[in-house]
Amino acid sequence: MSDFPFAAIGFDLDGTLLDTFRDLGAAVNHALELGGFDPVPVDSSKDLIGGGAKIMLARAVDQQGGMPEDEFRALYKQMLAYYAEHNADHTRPYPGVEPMLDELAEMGVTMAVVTNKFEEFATQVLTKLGLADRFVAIIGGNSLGKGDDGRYLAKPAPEPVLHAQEVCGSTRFAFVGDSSYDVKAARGAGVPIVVAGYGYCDGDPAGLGGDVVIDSVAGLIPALRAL
Ligand SMILES: O=C(O)COP(=O)(O)O
Ligand SMILES: [Mg+2]
Repeated sequence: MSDFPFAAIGFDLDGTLLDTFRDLGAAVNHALELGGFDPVPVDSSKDLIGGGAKIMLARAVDQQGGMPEDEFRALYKQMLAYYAEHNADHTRPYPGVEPMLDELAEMGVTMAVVTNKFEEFATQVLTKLGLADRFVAIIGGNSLGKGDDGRYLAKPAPEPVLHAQEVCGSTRFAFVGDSSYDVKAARGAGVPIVVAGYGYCDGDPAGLGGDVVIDSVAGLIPALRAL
């Protein structure tokens, strides 16, 4: 019997387990180019990640004056089509992710992914990287459908985190994520939240309101033990 304090862990994907910005940035730039906009410098695309692909493109388009809704929708479709073909060209797990997942698995910890990426993309990327089998569930931004307001039940809403906890079957559950969306979702679900300060944090990692900030993947298990 392991003395580890958690029986289940939920993970955000982009900026927490996987370094995805190059492929996401390329998809945004593909769409921007088709729409006649300037590309975003690839490094700055990190600042657009967190709310899912649609918000990412909307932020980039708005920075250049915006565009009518129907044209935006067409461009967004083009971005998704591009990303479907190129979602793991440059995407890789952060250093230390695989040993960390191994160690948790050896302790009998159940793991799930809760991302604002569409479920099919998250599953594809994790499958291509040989990591999909590690998780009992891969919950995407569209997995729970839309709420009464017509929006997807995605982070910062707590439902996907609560759903992950339910699938994992344990109340000894903690969440790990890199953005304010993750912190809000975890807080709403009433679960502890570790902030991956090495990811695409939308603000000072220490100011996001998590329980603890880690600056590398290697810091996660010790941080969880100390919670
Ligand atoms: O694709 C995004 O913008 C966010 O994805 P994440 O929830 O895995 O960070
Ligand atoms: Mg993230």
